Amino acid sequence: MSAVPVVVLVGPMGVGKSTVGRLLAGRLGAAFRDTDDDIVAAQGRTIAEIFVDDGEDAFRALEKRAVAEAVAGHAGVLALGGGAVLDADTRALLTAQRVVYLSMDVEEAVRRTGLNAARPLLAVNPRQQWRALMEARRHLYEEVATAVVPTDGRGPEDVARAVLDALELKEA
Ligand SMILES: Nc1ncnc2c1ncn2[C@@H]1O[C@H](COP(=O)(O)OP(=O)(O)O)[C@@H](O)[C@H]1O
Ligand SMILES: O=C(O)C1=C[C@@H](OP(=O)(O)O)[C@@H](O)[C@H](O)C1
Ligand SMILES: [Mg+2]
Repeated sequence: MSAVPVVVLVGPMGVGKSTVGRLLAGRLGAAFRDTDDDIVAAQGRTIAEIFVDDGEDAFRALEKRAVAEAVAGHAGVLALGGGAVLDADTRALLTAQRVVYLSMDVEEAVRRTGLNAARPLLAVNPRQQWRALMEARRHLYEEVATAVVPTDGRGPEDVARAVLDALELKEA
């Protein structure tokens, strides 16, 4: 049986897609799914291990499949990895979905991801890397978004509430 997500969360690394997604699902009485978790479970390896062992392109191919499966089969809240929108087919899939772009500025990004080795793309010089990633991706997040929710200076509970408000969704 097919189902579509109640909401799909996109946005840069560390903006809170996974954290807020879990909270949102709790508030909606819906299931939560995260495509990074799906990839890790299927591969039996961490994201960082996949990047190191096989390279980014291999990770993106796994991610593309994981997103397509989740968008087609998950009825709850879905968090994507920050780079999922790089793929044009994925963006096309998202046009039919309710998508929220969680945004933040660079200082907030560095505070949240800092020296977190779990995100290989920000392991070295995180401020500069984050700026470069956003130059390449900001327009892609904006392209797929039904709504944009800024997260600067807001805790995860506040952000979850703002997402519900932006989509005019009611708590369970
Ligand atoms: N609104 C927020 N305010 C402060 N810290 C946050 C917020 N949302 C998430 N975090 C923290 O930032 C880090 C990254 O969150 P995560 O949910 O993994 O982001 P993403 O899935 O977008 O990469 C975690 O340490 C998390 O606890
Ligand atoms: O932005 C990216 O390219 C990535 C974001 C990560 O997910 P989060 O956005 O959940 O951190 C993860 O998929 C991988 O490290 C690559
Ligand atoms: Mg995440």
